[in-house]
Amino acid sequence: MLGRLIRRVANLEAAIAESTAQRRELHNQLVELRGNIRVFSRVKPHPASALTLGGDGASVRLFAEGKDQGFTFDRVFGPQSTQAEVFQEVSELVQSALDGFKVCLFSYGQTGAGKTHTMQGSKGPDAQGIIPRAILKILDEVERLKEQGWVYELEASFIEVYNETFKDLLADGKGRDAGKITDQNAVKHGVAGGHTQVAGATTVRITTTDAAAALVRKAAQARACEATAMNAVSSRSHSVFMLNITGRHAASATTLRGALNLVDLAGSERLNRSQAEGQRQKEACSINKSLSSLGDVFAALASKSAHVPYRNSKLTHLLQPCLGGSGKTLMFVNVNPEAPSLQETLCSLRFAAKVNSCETAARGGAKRHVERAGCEAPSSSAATAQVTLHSIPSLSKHASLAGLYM
Ligand SMILES: Nc1ncnc2c1ncn2[C@@H]1O[C@H](COP(=O)(O)OP(=O)(O)OP(=O)(O)O)[C@@H](O)[C@H]1O
Repeated sequence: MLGRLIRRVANLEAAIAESTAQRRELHNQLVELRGNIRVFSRVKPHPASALTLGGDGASVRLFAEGKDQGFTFDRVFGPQSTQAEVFQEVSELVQSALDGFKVCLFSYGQTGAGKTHTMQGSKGPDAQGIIPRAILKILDEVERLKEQGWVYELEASFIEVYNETFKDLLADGKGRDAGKITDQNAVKHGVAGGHTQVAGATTVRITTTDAAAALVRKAAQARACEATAMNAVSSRSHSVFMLNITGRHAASATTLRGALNLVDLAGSERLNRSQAEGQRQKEACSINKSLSSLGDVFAALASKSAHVPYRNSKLTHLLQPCLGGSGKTLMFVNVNPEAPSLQETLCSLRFAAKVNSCETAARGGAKRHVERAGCEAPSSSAATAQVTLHSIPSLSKHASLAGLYM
C-alpha cells in the first residue's frame, strides 16, 4: 500500500515536471518568435492629443513636417492604459530573467513624456510602475519555485549614469559626489554568462518586499536630492535598476544566471546647442552621445556588423550582455501627444522605428545562462530540455502590490 502511494507521488511529480518543461519551452519559443528586441510605445494622457491611435493597438499617426506619418510597433499603449495592463505585457520578459536570460527594459522619450511613470510609477497599488511590480513578481515566483527545489538569490544595485560617470544611488552620504564611481573600468562582465557588476557600487540581497521597497525608496531619495541641488539632474541622467538573479537546483546540480535591468533614460529632447552653455552643454553632449551610442549598437546588431560599438558609452557597455544576441531587450517609447511637443514626438518615434527594425535581424539568438556540474553554458535548446523540469512559475493573483513603492 505504502509502496503504491510512493510510486503514485513519484509519477505525479514526473507529470508536473513534464508539463513545466513544456511550459518553459513554449514560453521561451513565444518570446523568441516575438523577437529579442521589441518596441512598445506609450502615449501620455492629454485633453487635446495631436496623435491618432490605430485600432490595432500597435500603430500611431501624426501630422508633422507637412505630411501624415504613421508608425507601427509591437504594441502601442493609449492614454487610457493602466499600469497593470502595461506590466502584463512585460511580465513574460521578467519571467525570462528568472529562466536565466539577460533582460533589459528601457523607457525612452522627452522629459515629461512618462518614462518615470512607466518604470517607477507612484504610490498606491494601481499607480505602481514596472520596477515594483517586477520585484513583486520575482519574489512571488522565487517562493513558489522553492517547492520545486530551486533556491534563488537576488542581488540588486541602483546606478545612475550622468555625464558618462557612474553613481551609486544606494551609497550612504549626502552631497554632489556621494556615490560617485571614478573607476573608468568599473563595469565587470562575468565570464561565460556570469553576472555583470559595477565595481564599487552597493549590492543588496533582496529577500522580502520590504527590503526591496527600502532600496527603491533610497534610490528615489538620492535622485530627488540631486534634483534639488543640481536643477533636476534626474531628467538628464540615466538610472538603471540592476537585478542579478541566480537560481540553483541542488538535485540536478544546475545553476541559472539571469539578469533584469530596468532603465529610465535621460530626456531625449534636443537642447538648442547655441543656448546651452557650460554644464548644460556638457550634459547635452553626454546625453546625445549615450543615446546615439545606443542607436549605433542597435544599428550594428541589425546589420549583423562584425563590430558592435558597446564600449562607446558607459550605458551600452553596462548593458552589453542584454543588448547582444544572447539577451532580450524591450524599449518603451514614451510620447507626449500635445501639439507643442510634436517635433520631439516625431524624433522619438523615428528613433523607436529604427530600434524596431532591428527586431527581425536579431531574432532567435537569445541564450539562457545555465551551468551544470561539468557543463558550462550549453546551447539554449539543450539547456531547455534538461533544466526546465523543476519549476512551476506563475504569479499569485492574490499577491499584494502594497509597500513596494516609496
Ligand atoms: N500614462 C500616464 N498616465 C498618467 N499620468 C502620467 C502618464 N505618463 C506621465 N504621467 C504624468 O506626467 C508627469 C511627467 O511624467 P514623468 O515624470 O514620468 O516623465 P519623464 O519622462 O520621466 O520625465 P523626466 O525625463 O523629466 O524624468 C508626471 O506627473 C506623471 O505622473
